[in-house]
Amino acid sequence: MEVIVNVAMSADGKLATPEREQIRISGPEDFDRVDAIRAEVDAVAVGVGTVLADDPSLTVDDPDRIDERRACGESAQPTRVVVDSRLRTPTDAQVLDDAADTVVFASAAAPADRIAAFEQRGATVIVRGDSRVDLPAAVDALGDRGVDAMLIEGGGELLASVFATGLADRVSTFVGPLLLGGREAPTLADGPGFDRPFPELALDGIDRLDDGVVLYWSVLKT
Ligand SMILES: NC(=O)C1=CN([C@@H]2O[C@H](COP(=O)(O)OP(=O)(O)OC[C@H]3O[C@@H](n4cnc5c(N)ncnc54)[C@H](O)[C@@H]3O)[C@@H](O)[C@H]2O)C=CC1
Ligand SMILES: Nc1nc(O)c(N)c(N[C@@H]2O[C@H](COP(=O)(O)O)[C@@H](O)[C@H]2O)n1
Repeated sequence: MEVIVNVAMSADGKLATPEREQIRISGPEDFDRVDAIRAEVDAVAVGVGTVLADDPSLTVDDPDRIDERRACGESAQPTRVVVDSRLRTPTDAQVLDDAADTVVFASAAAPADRIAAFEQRGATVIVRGDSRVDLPAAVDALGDRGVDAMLIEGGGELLASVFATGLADRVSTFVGPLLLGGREAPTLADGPGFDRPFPELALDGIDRLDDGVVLYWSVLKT
């Protein structure tokens, strides 16, 4: 399984405000770049914190890219994936609409009535892990469902676990022309901090886009 991470961050490395307010960091060129990555992968994932803060759609927007997926015999949209230990995703969230298939990973701590409510909305709920979602097991479960490549878009707590478990292969970071500030603001890797050795990256390329830059990284496997 290839795991790609993408985020937009301010020049001081923040993904949003300390209050989790979504701020436009990039612009149309970068949104189009991300739409192209979504169109290339089999699944697009976020943590429940991102669903609660942003209510993202996680779909491909460009009709030509959707047609191209269909022409290749793929589903029109990649599968949407939410990592949500206790199933806190609101049942009217966009990720549970009928625009694409959705898989929600929960832990054994998720209430049974929430599982039923999600399944009623058409989502597939898969339990992996005791109190928190076991990410390597979740990625294996996606592989069993035919997912060969996935994009993980955030937020900071989920991505910290993705890096800590060595799941990420490639990272792209758009760095935009503003400062968001705040020690409680989410970053590319929040959580408790990493055990040594720290995850290491190799810089593969740089592009100027909108009013910022995109940095392309590979994650070194030790
Ligand atoms: N600028 C950007 O590109 C993006 C920004 N964001 C921002 O990130 C913020 C949300 O980030 P966070 O609050 O950190 O939430 P998050 O989206 O990282 O979700 C974290 C939650 O996932 C669940 N989870 C279950 N198993 C887990 C595991 N093994 N490891 C980690 N989490 C696990 C937990 O309930 C945890 O609270 C929002 O403000 C959003 O706007 C999110 C995506 C992209
Ligand atoms: N805050 C912010 N600024 C940008 O410039 C971004 N590109 C993002 N990206 C994240 O992508 C999600 C949007 O998803 P949909 O287009 O609704 O599918 C959302 O979670 C943003 O946090 N964010």
